[in-house]
Amino acid sequence: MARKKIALIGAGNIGGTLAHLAALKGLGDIVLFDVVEGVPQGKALDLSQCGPVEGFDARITGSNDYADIAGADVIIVTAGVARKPGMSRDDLLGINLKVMKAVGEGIAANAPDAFVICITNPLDAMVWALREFSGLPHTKVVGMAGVLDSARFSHFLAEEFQVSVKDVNSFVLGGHGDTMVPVLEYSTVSGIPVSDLIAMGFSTRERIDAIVQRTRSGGGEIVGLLKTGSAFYAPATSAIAMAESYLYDKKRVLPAAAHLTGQYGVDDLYVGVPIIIGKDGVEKIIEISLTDEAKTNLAVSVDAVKELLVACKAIDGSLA
Ligand SMILES: NC(=O)C1=CN([C@@H]2O[C@H](COP(=O)(O)OP(=O)(O)OC[C@H]3O[C@@H](n4cnc5c(N)ncnc54)[C@H](O)[C@@H]3O)[C@@H](O)[C@H]2O)C=CC1
Ligand SMILES: O=C([O-])CC(=O)C(=O)O
Repeated sequence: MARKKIALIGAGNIGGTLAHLAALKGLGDIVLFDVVEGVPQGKALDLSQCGPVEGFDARITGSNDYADIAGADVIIVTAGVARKPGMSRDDLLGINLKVMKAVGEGIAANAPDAFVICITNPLDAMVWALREFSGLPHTKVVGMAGVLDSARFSHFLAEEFQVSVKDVNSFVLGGHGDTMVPVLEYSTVSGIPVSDLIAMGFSTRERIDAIVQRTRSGGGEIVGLLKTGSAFYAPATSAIAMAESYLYDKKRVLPAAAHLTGQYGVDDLYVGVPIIIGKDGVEKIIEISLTDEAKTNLAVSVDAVKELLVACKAIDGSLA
């Protein structure tokens, strides 16, 4: 069987980490694309030289030419700019929207059959715009945020309960901003609801509320520490989990930004919800029942995403 082809648009911090993980996991041959000359080529050469040590045969190349992504099975987009301390993700909208236009056109012309995972921020608006610019089916374009936000939530919960992170399952829905919605009702430790763990004395409601808040500002916490950019190891790991579910038709149930057409009362917007990812891309959007509080919080988050789309349409008339 021919090897799969993974194209990574953006060869920065996340792009390089994605390439490393994809090679280590043997997902396929890898093309790193970037507008900066030398960077994708240099990273590809460096990563290729891991091969003899790790024993992987993946062909890793760097390119500044979209023609080289032709035939890609999976494309992961991190092209653009990351925030620095003092900025919000939304401050990146103007500059990254232009990048999404170039990337969308490059994908449409060279790899229209790919499954595309967008990571670039502000995520929910950028994945929507990327889909518009590329014209690919909505089921083949998704945004990565929920897997990362849920991983952060699970990490904090595992630390709090002092249990293995493997047994913690949590869901974060909504837009990938400060209004994201960690859903306590669907967060469990080996099936035991968080509310039961609180009742058993593992934690208190106040401490869990603080964890919810820390999860919401989890990206900003890392930006504040790094000072020169934002998180990249966990974001790359999260996108690779989504790519694997598509490539191996795993049908994993993952929270991700998907195009909603009435689900959760939302129409023509990308927002983080649980979806099933398999060989056809987004195979199902799962509509879980929410408490009134979660519904209200989700509505606030959806409104924040809507505002970003208004801004996108004002900047680029072709999106209106
Ligand atoms: N969705 C999520 O959960 C997360 C999103 N992000 C976002 O991911 C994006 C990438 O983050 P990093 O890799 O850390 O940034 P980075 O700055 O290390 O890498 C971005 C790369 O994009 C390249 N680039 C810029 N314009 C381009 C274009 N037109 N075509 C191709 N490449 C282009 C740059 O040359 C650079 O190499 C940022 O927007 C960041 O905010 C970061 C973490 C999590
Ligand atoms: O916070 C940022 O700017 C990057 C990001 O989206 C995250 O790490 O969640």
